[in-house]
Amino acid sequence: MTAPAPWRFDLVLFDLDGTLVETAPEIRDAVDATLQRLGLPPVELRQVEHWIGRGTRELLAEALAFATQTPLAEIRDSELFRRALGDFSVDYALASGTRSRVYPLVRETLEALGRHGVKRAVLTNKEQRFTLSLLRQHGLHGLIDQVVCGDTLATRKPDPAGVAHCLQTFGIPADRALLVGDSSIDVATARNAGVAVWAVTYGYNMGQPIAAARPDRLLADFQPLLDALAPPHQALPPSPSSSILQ
Ligand SMILES: O=C(O)COP(=O)(O)O
Ligand SMILES: [Mg+2]
Repeated sequence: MTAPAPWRFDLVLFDLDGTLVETAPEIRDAVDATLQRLGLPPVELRQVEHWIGRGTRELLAEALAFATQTPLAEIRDSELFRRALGDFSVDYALASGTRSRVYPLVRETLEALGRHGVKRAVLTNKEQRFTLSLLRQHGLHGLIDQVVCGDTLATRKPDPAGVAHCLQTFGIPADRALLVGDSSIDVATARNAGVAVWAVTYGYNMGQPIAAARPDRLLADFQPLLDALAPPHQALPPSPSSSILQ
């Protein structure tokens, strides 16, 4: 077995939906509640999974376009969309934290990064009010050093401004930062910002295999992150022959 490459990152930026937290079930509940108020038919979980990644405003526009069979551009300008946005902010606030779950090893990895002095950021296209409540609902907010949301800056992913913002906050050069995400938007963001990118294969990528986006590394889960941070041979307790008692 080849030894893991030495850890070389001082900052890890994590995407949120589909990377840290499985959110599609409760987003679907919120979308369906809003559609129902408007007398429109519900959508399927798989459709919602394909719409995640560009922020919930865009997701809602997609859902309305689908439910009314109207072109997306027309929906964005419509009174129906304005009404739906108001309803959705209530429905998503109610659904937040009810049926989402933190993926395996996420909490352990955030804790381990913190112990090693590595800065942890969340870089998501989800709007701030929904992001902060989701992080709090799952007790993750204390494990994150900076949160940059879809409406924090003038632009969102794949624009590199969010990455640049975090690099600047911590005074860390781009070659010491890693972005971990689940979508081609995350890969494009990292490429635009000149940082390394690892991608999880379990998340949402608009229905496409993430390998096609060619991240630097594919992760089935966070174990390789933990291993790279503290290679297994370093994590073993001292053997009797190296014990300080001898
Ligand atoms: O689409 C969203 O709301 C957020 O998606 P992201 O956390 O994967 O950027
Ligand atoms: Mg994502």
